Amino acid sequence: MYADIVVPVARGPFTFRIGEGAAGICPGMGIEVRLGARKRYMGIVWRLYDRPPGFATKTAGRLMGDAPLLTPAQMELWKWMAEYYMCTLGDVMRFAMPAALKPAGLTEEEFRRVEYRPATVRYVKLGPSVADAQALHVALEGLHRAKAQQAALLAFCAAFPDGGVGGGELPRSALSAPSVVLNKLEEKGIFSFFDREAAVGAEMPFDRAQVPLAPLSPAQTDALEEVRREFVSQDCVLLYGVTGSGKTELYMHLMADALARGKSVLYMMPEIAMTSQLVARVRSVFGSRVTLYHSRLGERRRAEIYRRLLASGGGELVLGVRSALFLPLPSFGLVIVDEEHDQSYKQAEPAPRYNARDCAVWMARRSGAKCLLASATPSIESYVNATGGKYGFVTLAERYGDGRLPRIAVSDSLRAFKRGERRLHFDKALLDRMAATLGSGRQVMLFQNRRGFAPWVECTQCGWVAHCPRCSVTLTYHKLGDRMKCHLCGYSSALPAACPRCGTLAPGLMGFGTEKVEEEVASLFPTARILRLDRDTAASPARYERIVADFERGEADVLVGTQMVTKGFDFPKLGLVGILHADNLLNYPDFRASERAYQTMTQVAGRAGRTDAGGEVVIQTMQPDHPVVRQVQSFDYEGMVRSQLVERSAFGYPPYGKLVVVNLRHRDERLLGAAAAWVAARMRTLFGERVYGPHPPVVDKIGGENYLEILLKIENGRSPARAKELLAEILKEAAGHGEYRRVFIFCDVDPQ
Ligand SMILES: Nc1ncnc2c1ncn2[C@@H]1O[C@H](COP(=O)(O)OP(=O)(O)OP(=O)(O)O)[C@@H](O)[C@H]1O
Ligand SMILES: [Zn+2]
Repeated sequence: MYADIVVPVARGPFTFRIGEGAAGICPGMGIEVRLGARKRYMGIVWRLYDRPPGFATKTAGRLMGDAPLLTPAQMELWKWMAEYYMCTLGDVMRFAMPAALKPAGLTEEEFRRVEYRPATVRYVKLGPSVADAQALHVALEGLHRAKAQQAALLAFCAAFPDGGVGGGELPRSALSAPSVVLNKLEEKGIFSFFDREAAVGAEMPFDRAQVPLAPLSPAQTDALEEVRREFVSQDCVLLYGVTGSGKTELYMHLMADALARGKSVLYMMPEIAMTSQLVARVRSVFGSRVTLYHSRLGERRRAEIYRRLLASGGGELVLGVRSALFLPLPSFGLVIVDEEHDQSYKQAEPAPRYNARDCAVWMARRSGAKCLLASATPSIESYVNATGGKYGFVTLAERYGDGRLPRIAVSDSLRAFKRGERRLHFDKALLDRMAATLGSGRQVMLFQNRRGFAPWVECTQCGWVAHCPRCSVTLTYHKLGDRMKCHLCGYSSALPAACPRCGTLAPGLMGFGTEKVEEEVASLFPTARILRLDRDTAASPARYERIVADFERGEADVLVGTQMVTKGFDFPKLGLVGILHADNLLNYPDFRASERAYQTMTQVAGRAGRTDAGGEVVIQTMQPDHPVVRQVQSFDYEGMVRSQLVERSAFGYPPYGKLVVVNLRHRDERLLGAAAAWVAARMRTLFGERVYGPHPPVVDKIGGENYLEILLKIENGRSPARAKELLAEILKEAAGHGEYRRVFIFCDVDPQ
């Protein structure tokens, strides 16, 4: 027999002969194989057949375990992902399976050391010499001189109405007798011991949690009913609910529905860190059914969860980030994708470069489950799918309870500057609102999407700017540590005392990051207690959670932060949100820049005034008349979508077409350029005008490697699958080309 076996490397599947010892082999099982002379992997049996292939094959090693490690649904997902995202099954396997479940190593010992063995618990039952009540009686009598043994046997028997002769089993630890005593009983055939795989996952006793579901407001009830109605005819529904409308409570009802039917539920969120508030809420209702899954869990824990779910019969509730998509979920009934617009659902690097939201939609459709996408700022793609009838569409337009959408004011920073109404990086309009808010004992949140002190260092005399020697970005000056740092590769250097080019002036610290904002707030409001939330202050998840919890408890008055503050927070005392420099968001050279700017500003603004009517937002910008600023100010999501659709249709961008970006990377700029030109020319022979580039991406050098990209637009109505097949042929040619094969080339399908 032969098998195609998927191995967690970028090539394959590989064909192996299956030896004698592999009785019971079937697709989805783990099997030990060797690639090259020495390296051992656990591979996944993908396909079995009898006809020998027309080439020499090696023989696979032992089967690992006696049941498949993948459900048929998982195998289908892997296959679809590899095709759709133009990568290998091995690429998918690398990410889809917890490392502890797929050991690899050079030697047998190394391999076995990492191999996952589930934790076990020792159990005891009656042994061969105690087959019935009569024998038990005899055994007890026989122990009248060995009191400790007799006591242990009696303790065992007491646990069962029939004394245990009917096959009763107890954990060994329940007997609290010393090993010598138990060993003697085993020697006499009175006890026998065995191991059982430890039950994992239950982190909270099931019956301890159970707070009832919250009663819904009339608007929430209507929306919930509408979602349920839409699910009758649609696999996928988009819930467009403004910030603070209480979408989470809706999810809880839907999850309870599915669980009550014995189905399993996957609740996906962009980042687990932002969700401590939410996790606590879900746990309070569903208790020990909730399994958290994210990359910060240890490898062993991930493997345990995987195995437990694989064996489960349904009724599971998994809360996780994008990688939770790869868990086995027998009896899958519902997937919820919270903040569906969020970019972190897309894995940018490395392969598989998948979008977990899109995979969730596919999976639900495939397995007859339901998928709810939800956001206060849906992605344009999802919105178009929903309003076009491809998905169901439900709106929740009002905030829950006393919350009102905040008042948003726009401040023209240039004008403020000209009138002398600007201090440091703060316009008078924002300063006034800050003073009033702090004066009334409420909290302020300030958003600036740059960390560090000064995002660039420039000679004020000759214009020289400090760049990373390895990447095409400026170095950011960090006051803490007094160094200039590259945010891409980690390179750092001291601040030069004089300009390296003209040697005259001391270089100027330009722009402003969160570190500087914090310092300025301290000088403007000397008594305010300030916290900062960015990658520098929240380097570990524990520190992140501390900052959020401290702010939530009111232990600080001002929270300064980057993107990190835009997500999902619910701070009851937050009265004012300030966006310090909206222009950073507006001027990004990408066709999604306006959509993203709208989403980011609306989300961060949405943190204000969630529990009472007093929320306020001030947006500082040099482009107060920019359409996106206007749209954010008037909560005009539809207006934003309409104007973006006009632009996108003119250029054939999604949703009017699909994009595939061919990325090329090499240290040698000349070789890279030649390879890219060659690939682009080959693409043009097939796709003509639909090919754009090669051109350098926004950041075209990282860690000493140069990047070029070629864009392929596939207009609606053309088969993306066919286009990808043709493209894959070209890339195969490139991989076989004498010179260009040295260039690393990959495709990014549906780039974000
Ligand atoms: N039915 C309800 N009963 C009690 N409290 C509710 C209910 N619905 C919502 N809330 C409360 O209202 C607040 C906002 O709800 P939630 O955080 O779910 O909003 P959201 O729609 O997820 O907003 P965002 O998109 O901004 O994250 C929370 O404090 C939540 O506890
Ligand atoms: Zn760098």
